[in-house]
Amino acid sequence: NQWQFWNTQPVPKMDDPFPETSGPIDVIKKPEDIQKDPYNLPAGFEWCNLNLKNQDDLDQLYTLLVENYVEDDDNMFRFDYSREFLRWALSPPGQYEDWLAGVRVTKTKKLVGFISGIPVHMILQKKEEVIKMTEINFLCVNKKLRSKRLAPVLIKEITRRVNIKNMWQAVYTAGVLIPKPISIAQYFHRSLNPKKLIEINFSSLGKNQTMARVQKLYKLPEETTIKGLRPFNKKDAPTVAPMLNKYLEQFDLYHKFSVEDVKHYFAPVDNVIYSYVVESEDKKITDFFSFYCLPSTIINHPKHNQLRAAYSYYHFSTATPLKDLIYNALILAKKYDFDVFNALNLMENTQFLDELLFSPGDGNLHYYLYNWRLSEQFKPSQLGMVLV
Ligand SMILES: COc1cccc(CC(=N)NC(=O)c2cccnc2OC2CCNCC2)c1
Repeated sequence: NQWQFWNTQPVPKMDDPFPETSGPIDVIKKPEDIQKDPYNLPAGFEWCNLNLKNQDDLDQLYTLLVENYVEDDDNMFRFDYSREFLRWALSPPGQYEDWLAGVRVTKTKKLVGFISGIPVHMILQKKEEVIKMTEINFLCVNKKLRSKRLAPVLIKEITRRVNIKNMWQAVYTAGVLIPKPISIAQYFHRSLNPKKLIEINFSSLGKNQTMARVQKLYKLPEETTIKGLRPFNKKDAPTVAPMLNKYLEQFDLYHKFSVEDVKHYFAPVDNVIYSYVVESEDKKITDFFSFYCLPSTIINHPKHNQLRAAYSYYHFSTATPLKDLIYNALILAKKYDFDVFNALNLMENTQFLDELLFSPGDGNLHYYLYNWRLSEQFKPSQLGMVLV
């Protein structure tokens, strides 16, 4: 089974005890100890670095993912990350051009495998020092090439490329359970278009519920209700960055945002990222929220082929209650024609899930650290990091 591979990696075993203090698992190494050449691929395959400024590379990555990336447990939906979204998510400040690692068929140059890393400055357990590490995402192998053991090679190769940059830890999430989650978050959905969600079997009608009743239950106002609410723009970054970092300090795992990070991650992009601030009378920013756009292909449905889903991203609140901020996020998501608004039970999100009519999803999102043994298991409420 695939834990054979994970037993060779610097990650805790499932039943390992917790140490007094957190720290690296592997022996401390230096970049010069790391092999210079890429790991071997099976015959007929070759490595490539994707450049998402190149339309052809972007098209190939989009196609690989839309056909082969993560599906829900019942194989009814598959993530459909847009090209614009991928460019946004994978070109943050400080990105390395060899951290977008692709595998091509040598003969046809067809992209059949991919894994990405982006640089993050992590704060763990309220410690002073920032740990520079990589956030790993989009591990994908073409469905026809599964069990060729390509995923372990992709993981070892991205690790090598990260180690060469003198970084030794990684953060990643997965729906699947592998050794060893630092925390297990639950996901929740808030219906925005209940009729469509029922038609596509994303949701179901309760026994004594009618469609009319359900549509009334989830109805939202046409306009937002918070005075001073307006879209975020890049000029707000120098103010928002310190306020967001201040908010995140309460959590035991989070990425410390630079002003440049805030400009990149939160500058609104249609159908990618939506960000809003609340500005008081005297032009002070008091609150912030954001959500990202991640549609899913509806696999083999006669009437609908795409589920438009919004996902809660980062927020902070110093004057407006969090539930009012997210209530307005719901109003805006509905206004932008999203069908559902998703959130995890991390950060302080449990404060709004019930009141805003979120229902639990049927799965979990596991959070992982690579080459870092924590002194404790985190509750989801200790997590301050949202991955796309
Ligand atoms: C509705 O379409 C889906 C298509 C594929 C998988 C899933 C279930 C699932 N695995 N959902 C999540 O992982 C999830 C649920 C709520 C919030 N964020 C999430 O994942 C994010 C963060 C991790 N990378 C994927 C997107 C649903």
